[in-house]
Amino acid sequence: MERADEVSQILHSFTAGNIEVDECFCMVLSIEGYEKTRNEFLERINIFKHTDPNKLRSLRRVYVTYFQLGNQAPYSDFTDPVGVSVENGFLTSDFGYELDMEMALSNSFSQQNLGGDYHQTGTVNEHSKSYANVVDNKNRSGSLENCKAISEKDVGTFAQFRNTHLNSKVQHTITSHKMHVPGLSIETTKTKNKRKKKSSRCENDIQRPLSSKPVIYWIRRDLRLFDNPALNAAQEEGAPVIFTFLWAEKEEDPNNVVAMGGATKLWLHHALQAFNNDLVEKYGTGIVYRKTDNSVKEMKRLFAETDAKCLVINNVYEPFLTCRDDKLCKDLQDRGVTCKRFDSYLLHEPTSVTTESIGMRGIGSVTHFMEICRQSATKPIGHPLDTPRHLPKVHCVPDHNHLDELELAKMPRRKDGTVIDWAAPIRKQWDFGETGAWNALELFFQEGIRKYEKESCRADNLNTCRISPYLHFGQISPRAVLTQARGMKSPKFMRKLAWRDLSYWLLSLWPELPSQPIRVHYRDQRWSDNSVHLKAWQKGKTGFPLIDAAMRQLWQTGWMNNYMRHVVASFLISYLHLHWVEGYRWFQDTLVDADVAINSMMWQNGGMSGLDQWNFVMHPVDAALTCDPDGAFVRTWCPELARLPNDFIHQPWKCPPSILKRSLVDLGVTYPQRILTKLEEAREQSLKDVVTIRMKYPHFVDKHSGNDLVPLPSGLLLPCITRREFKYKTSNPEAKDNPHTAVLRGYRSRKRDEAVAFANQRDFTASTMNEFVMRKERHDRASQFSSAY
Ligand SMILES: Cc1cc2nc3c(=O)[nH]c(=O)nc-3n(C[C@H](O)[C@H](O)[C@H](O)COP(=O)(O)OP(=O)(O)OC[C@H]3O[C@@H](n4cnc5c(N)ncnc54)[C@H](O)[C@@H]3O)c2cc1C
Repeated sequence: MERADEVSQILHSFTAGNIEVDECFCMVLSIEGYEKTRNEFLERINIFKHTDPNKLRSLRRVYVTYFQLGNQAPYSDFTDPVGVSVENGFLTSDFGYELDMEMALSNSFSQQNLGGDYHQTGTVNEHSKSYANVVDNKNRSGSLENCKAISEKDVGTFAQFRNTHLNSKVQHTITSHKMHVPGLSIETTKTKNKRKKKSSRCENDIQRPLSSKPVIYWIRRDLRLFDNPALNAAQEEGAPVIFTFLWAEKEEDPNNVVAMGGATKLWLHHALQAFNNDLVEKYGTGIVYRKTDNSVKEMKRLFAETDAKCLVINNVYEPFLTCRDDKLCKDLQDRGVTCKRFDSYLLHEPTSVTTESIGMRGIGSVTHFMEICRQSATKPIGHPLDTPRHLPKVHCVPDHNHLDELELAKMPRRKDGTVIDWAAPIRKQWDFGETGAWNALELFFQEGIRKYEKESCRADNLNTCRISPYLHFGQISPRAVLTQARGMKSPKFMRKLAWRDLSYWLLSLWPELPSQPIRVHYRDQRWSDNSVHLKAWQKGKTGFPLIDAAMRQLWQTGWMNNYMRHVVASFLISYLHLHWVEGYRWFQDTLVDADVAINSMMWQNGGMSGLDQWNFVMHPVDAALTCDPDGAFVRTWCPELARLPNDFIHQPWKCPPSILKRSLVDLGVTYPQRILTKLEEAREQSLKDVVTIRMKYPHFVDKHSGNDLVPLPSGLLLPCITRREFKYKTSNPEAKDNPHTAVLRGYRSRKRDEAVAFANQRDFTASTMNEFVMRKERHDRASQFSSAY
């Protein structure tokens, strides 16, 4: 069928009432693409001008919202910048999560940036400087013109990184770089970076100290040379630099939220080691490690010992760490020390994003966050900074601990004294240094990104970039990633960086995010305390192969992909009814990228008490159709099931005894029996539990829209996106006539899968079509139901 015909047919379906307005728009967008839809859609829908002005208006609304035209819309009489679905003035999303993702495209960094800089976060306090300031200052003094010139070539970031970071190495050769993922092995093409001709000494380089009083660079989560504003600021001081790392374990975790679990500590140990090596190689000095109970005191002591005149740091954003840093800087300033703080961990520093602009439209997910960012007029993020070529050495290195004395990677011992080296498989998997981050990103841009938009969910293939631990420890800056990603045409990937910012924004508003529900009334939600279930989930022994494979991968490698994190989280919360905090704590301990802000945001969302309630089903068997259709992932991590045929690999309990025997599987002996059999019942129960809470606290439910009301720290109650299932019949959502419960029941069919596969081939907007297919099914089934009765 011709495209034009397809579009006419879709519009026809819309007029006939078969599809809803947002579906209609998304399908047209999917067929016509961004530009064509933008240019021609309004003209096309003019056919409704006389026949159905209401339909015309609703289509215009979606169009305006999608392209964010506001009052500049071609039809200036339309001044109502409403969301896709408007319920009593609150932006809600029929498509929920996926639509949010899709809608976010219209606000995406790439789109915003077509004509200029990315928005930059504001400053934390008077001592803070933005990236932009740093670049400006450097340009003013003329010291980094050269670097800036390079930086402005957006796509040159890889080269820029290599040239500056690796310039002391004879040759950087990635010969068949391998990602060691058991069951997966991806080889890149050979890339060579020949050493740049050794340049004559750059006039901007500062080799000799201008001042003898040292500057202290306090290293925290910024273990990188490239695009490191604090490091560049240290260079500007023209003084010897003392690289310092303080380890105050209790301080990292005052609220007992497992801020640093075993896996992240292990990562930190190796990342510090790698960073230390880089510093020694580049500047001839390594890190001064100190173990302490109180970093404010320790830092003041170090200043007294060394007579240093200046502190440079890149900010971290956990509220309790920010308070600590504020205190330290104030104390030091009172003693005449200069403190320079930089924002480089996020693209939007939390305090630069105001809550004022939320208004009464409500809050929800990343779409709203990006909108709020735009309205907060944050500053451009500027361009990545090159690595300083030279930094003056200190004559006398202060006392310090050895890295091992920090005991970050200390392994437990058995009674007989032998070491339990649980970290061995993790060490095998990862290159913990800054170069590892760039290699992972490069590999992703060569191989994975092509599949990212449509197949990032695959557990049996590595289609995501696996840079989360590097981003967490600041071994690569989000700005550098974004700069590099610009040319890659993957808005979905770039949006992910906005999710990161969102999580820190939430944490700054709700410091108790890791333990207390944002929707406060959900505090009374009923949870199970079945410790046997919890153990089975943690150890990958639930009897559900997909869940077990993912949990074992997590244990052995410290990582699992985003889709699988959703699957195992749904299982813990919605089927086992275990508290989301249990999941959060386990992830904090076992993930190498464990991040208090991101992890708690995601678990809260899964637990229904977060801002962005999950509105999809992650069925422990059905999900495999999407992420592990042939069972390769399960076979890798549950080798005891490897011989099962594809039909039974995800549900061995359905396997006939003879085949089980032939496959050497003895359920309950070689592989556990399922810990739960009545999945539907369990799922419905978890739904009821939410409804019970909403009924118990009606004053936290908006009467008009049915949305939950969330108290902001300011005391204001704001509506918050709430699943349609909960809103449909607040008192009885599991009612048979609730058209939305089909989603909750995880209904799947071959026809549907074919439809989704077809949709997936179209383009990235397929995710919304996926939702359309689901909705159509629900609609069909509702019609069948009503005709049957
Ligand atoms: C229950 C649950 C817990 C999670 N806990 C963490 C965590 O502790 N630390 C963590 O970094 N990510 C967490 N995530 C988000 C996501 O799963 C990981 O960031 C991602 O799997 C990392 O792999 P990647 O680098 O290949 O990601 P890609 O898909 O390639 O994304 C690139 C980067 O974007 C960021 N990102 C991606 N998804 C998200 C997200 N949903 N929220 C915020 N940032 C995101 C990450 O920094 C990631 O490295 C969690 C997700 C879920 C469902």
